[in-house]
Amino acid sequence: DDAPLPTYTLDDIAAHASPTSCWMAIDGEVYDVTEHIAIHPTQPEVIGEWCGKEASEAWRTKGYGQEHSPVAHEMLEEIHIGTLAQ
Ligand code: HEM
Repeated sequence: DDAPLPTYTLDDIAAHASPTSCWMAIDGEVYDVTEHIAIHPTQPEVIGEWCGKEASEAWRTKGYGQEHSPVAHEMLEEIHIGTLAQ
């Protein structure tokens, strides 16, 4: 739907810094990654350490300089919950 998504601050995101409620800011948008941790193809810590944080660079590089695939970008769109406050 076209309803505008809510705006969140970095403090709001920091309140979701655990694997049971994991939000991330990526490129000015906010994502609820909680459900994704269990299906992410790494040890949970690789993604879990970014819960509650600004994770643009981690997302862009996977931690070793390689971009996520187009499929991964589609998955990210599905968990888009808001926009980062300026
Ligand atoms: C922000 C922190 C993240 C880090 C550091 C990270 C890192 C990684 C690493 C190391 C791999 C395995 C190696 C590889 O395939 O190249 C991987 C694969 C993958 N990740 Fe992440 N990831 C993160 C977040 C996410 C999120 C939020 C999603 C989806 C919503 C996601 C989706 C995937 C998918 C689908 C793969 C399989 C390979 C691909 O499609 O690129 N990741 N990620």
